Amino acid sequence: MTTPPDDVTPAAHDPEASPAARPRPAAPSTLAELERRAASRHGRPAYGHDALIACDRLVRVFTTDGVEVQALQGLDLLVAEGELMALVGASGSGKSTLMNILAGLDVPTAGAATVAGRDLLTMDARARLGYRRDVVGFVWQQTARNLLPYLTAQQNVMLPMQLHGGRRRAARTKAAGELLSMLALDHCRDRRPHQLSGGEQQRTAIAVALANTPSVLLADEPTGELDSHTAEQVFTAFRTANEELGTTIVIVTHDQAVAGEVRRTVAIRDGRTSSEVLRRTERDAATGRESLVAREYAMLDRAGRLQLPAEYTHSLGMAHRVLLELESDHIGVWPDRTADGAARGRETGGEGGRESESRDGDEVTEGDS
Ligand SMILES: Nc1ncnc2c1ncn2[C@@H]1O[C@H](COP(=O)(O)OP(=O)(O)OP(=O)(O)O)[C@@H](O)[C@H]1O
Repeated sequence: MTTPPDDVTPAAHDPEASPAARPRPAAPSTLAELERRAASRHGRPAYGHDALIACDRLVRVFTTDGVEVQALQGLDLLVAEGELMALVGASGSGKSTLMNILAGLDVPTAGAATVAGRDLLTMDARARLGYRRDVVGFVWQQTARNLLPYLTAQQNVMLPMQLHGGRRRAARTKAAGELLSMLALDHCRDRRPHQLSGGEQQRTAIAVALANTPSVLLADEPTGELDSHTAEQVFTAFRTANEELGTTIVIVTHDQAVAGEVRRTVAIRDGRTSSEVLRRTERDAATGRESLVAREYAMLDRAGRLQLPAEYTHSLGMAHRVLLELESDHIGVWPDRTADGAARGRETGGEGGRESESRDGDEVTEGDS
């Protein structure tokens, strides 16, 4: 028996409504819109409805000289309002591609992405311009790319305010001064970028990015060109912006020190979010002492796919096929112990065969596989 598709509208089953009488909904333009409609019919909130940034099965394919590169391969990511988080991943994993999409500089090939309620796939050129000016701020790795060389720090911060319009000069001067003060840059106010250190330039760039009070501040390797002490000062500026202004901040970084300072670090692997480290303060019940505890989680995507860490699968010789078992409070994942599976495990240099033998008789029996 075939079950009806679960997104059939109630009107389609209403015997009283003639086809002509039924209201015809406008054709949905995006996958996100289709899903939102389907979810609203079921009374369920749409995926990521309460997140400030919601990426849903995001795909970005680049084609160069007829060769396709899948930079993002169905990436899911939710970021809540007010978060300060880091994105990490090997070179080529898709971090910058994601940041360019979130910054409104690039458009995904497929999937859905919304930031502060703006749909990044359907924005027209005018909306995209407004989005880049008012909704997101951006700090690049190359210090020279963030600031105009012939303007002072204060003038650099005032420029986006001027382009946005609406504030008189005196108000812009005051607001720029306050931002520079907040980031401990009072002494830099009348200096041009070449008169600032690398760290001061990046902190000024943060002030520029915050000029129009964006919902989201994106930074791609903002401390990449700095020594560790200066990088620490720049990170402090991000933290200040997050705590004082409540700005949501996403930082791409290779810097372990930066990644270790935020509460949430998301790792991207092969164009998908693969794991997350969450840090939180826990209090020891006996001593009352507080400590920061970091836990690593694997990401389960909406289709139920899980990326197992390569070091885990290699050490157990897991390849191609694994055995799953549902327990009352967890799911067991075991190496494939069938004859060809064990042979494959040995080919890949893992311990799969021996590991599964050692489990004989307790967790997995012959009849299970
Ligand atoms: N404009 C482009 N045209 C063709 N391929 C591209 C383009 N931009 C990125 N890519 C490819 O997409 C993949 C992801 O690149 P991306 O720059 O997003 O990675 P990344 O994680 O930021 O790397 P890195 O840490 O080195 O900056 C890479 O294989 C890259 O070569």
